[in-house]
Amino acid sequence: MYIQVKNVTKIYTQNAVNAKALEDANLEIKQGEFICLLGPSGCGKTTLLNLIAGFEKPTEGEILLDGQIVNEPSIKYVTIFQNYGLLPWRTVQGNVELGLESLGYDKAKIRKIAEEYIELVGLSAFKKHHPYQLSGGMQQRVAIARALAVDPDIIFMDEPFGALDAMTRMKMQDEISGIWEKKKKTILFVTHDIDESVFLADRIVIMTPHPGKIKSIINVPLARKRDRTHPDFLTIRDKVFAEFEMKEKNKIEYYI
Ligand SMILES: Nc1ncnc2c1ncn2[C@@H]1O[C@H](COP(=O)(O)OP(=O)(O)OP(=O)(O)O)[C@@H](O)[C@H]1O
Repeated sequence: MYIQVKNVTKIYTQNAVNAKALEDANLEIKQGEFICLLGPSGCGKTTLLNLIAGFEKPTEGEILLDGQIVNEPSIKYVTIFQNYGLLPWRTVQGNVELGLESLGYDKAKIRKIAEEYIELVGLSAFKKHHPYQLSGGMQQRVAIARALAVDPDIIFMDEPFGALDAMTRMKMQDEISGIWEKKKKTILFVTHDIDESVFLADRIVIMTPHPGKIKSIINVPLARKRDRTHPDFLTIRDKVFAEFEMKEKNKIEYYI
């Protein structure tokens, strides 16, 4: 699915006060690309995600998916949030089956597809467990399995690993990168973590606030599986730091 964002501005109006969340954004995303939207709080990352997903409408400009203007959300685009969105009373299997149930498949088919994706994320031994019996990383893997199971055209991920500790987070980055290689889904991934974006993205969309804007787009032409300590990785990382004007001598920052 080919995504086009054309001259998109979004202004929220609350109590007669206008807030410009996004100004004149332009972006084209090809089928199967892994795109990271990177920037500090308030730069319009979630707004851009919600506009493309059809949850919000642009104030100016337009968003096209395969040439069609986006008017509303579709079952073919799924979103994975930071807080997983799992139903606590359902097992892992039941949670992964959730999205499939709305597709009208028979029970046996739903079970088979769910099992396939539970295996893909390495949770077959836990399929009868409930979310409270799982770690944060495992819960996020259930959310990923559920999202992939409906065979979506686009996966939106809004800071999905934000609540995880650093080591689990890196493990999840490895996993989502591996899954992306196998499935080649279009992924739009919101993050404020520079290393995460260099590790995951084909292209990093650099965004800046006041008002939210796309400042630049950086290509990451590194083969997967990426080595976070390789000089080529660090060169791109430096380039991203420079975009945020954070590359100064004696100044080390890992987050923006
Ligand atoms: N529904 C809304 N009504 C009014 N203002 C909003 C609304 N949603 C977002 N905004 C404002 O628009 C700007 C961009 O918000 P957005 O959530 O897109 O940024 P973000 O980059 O995703 O930030 P964060 O990393 O903190 O989630 C912010 O100033 C925010 O306060």
